[in-house]
Amino acid sequence: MADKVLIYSRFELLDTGGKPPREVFSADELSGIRAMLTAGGSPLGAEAMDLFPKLGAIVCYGTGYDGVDLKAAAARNIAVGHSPGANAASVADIAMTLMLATTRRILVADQYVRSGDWAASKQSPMMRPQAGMPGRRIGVYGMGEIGRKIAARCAAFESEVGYFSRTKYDLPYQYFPSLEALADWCSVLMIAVRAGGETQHVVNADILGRLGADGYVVNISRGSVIDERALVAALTDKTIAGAGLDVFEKEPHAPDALTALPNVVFAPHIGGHTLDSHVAMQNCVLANLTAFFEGKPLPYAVKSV
Ligand SMILES: O=CC(=O)O
Repeated sequence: MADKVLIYSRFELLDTGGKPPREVFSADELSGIRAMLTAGGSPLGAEAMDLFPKLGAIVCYGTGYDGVDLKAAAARNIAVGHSPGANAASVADIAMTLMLATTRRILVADQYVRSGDWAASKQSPMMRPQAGMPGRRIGVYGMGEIGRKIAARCAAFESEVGYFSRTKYDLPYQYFPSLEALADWCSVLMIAVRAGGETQHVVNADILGRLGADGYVVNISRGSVIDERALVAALTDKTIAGAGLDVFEKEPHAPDALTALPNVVFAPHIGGHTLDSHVAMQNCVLANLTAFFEGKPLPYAVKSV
């Protein structure tokens, strides 16, 4: 991968290959490490940080940093960096892909063509006409860079767009003061909120129930935002019509009860997986690492640290 080549050429890179560092490196090697490159969703707590006595920077590949214990990092004066906005367009595109694929039942439709059983599609309850995009009420939960790009894309599809986020912005979309109010109003809920303790399981049975029997939920944020059990129940008993999911509570795994359902479209956390967003994320990583080793503040530091 180009990122590894670039990083190897500029820095001495020790790769854990996804294993716990203690299993791969000697105490001597661990004690020499000054910066760590990680995926923001991977758990990185105080205990893990303490394996690296000289650690001065944690650089997340991607926009998320929910796995990093920011308080523990701050307590040790470890800078935390990420790639803000670098993959926003590609994540927003996956949100749209999942929404369209889910609401138009495209995977089910695809099977009718492949099997040659075209006529049967006319009888299938799964293939009954669905609401189209013009005039559809799309609720965006979270108005960061990804939320804004989703909203703009939905507006271009002639949908009505509403949003809920902690802050009300000067935007041409209807603002709702709570997630409950947004869920009562919309028929498709697009989850684009930053994950963390505050948002754990906020999309629960109550919120799903508010979307109604023609409602859909699309999640491109983190699996932790939805209560996955409540989602399985809502999809099974048809409290909602369907879901599009790029993220799961326990990646890399999606529960069997979820994958057995025909009214869900899945992706294996590939929201940011386009060439352009990889290049943009790599540039942020390299800029952060370069600045750190030059003794400068990280240009893409996580703001709340
Ligand atoms: O999951 C992807 C990211 O955090 O950017």
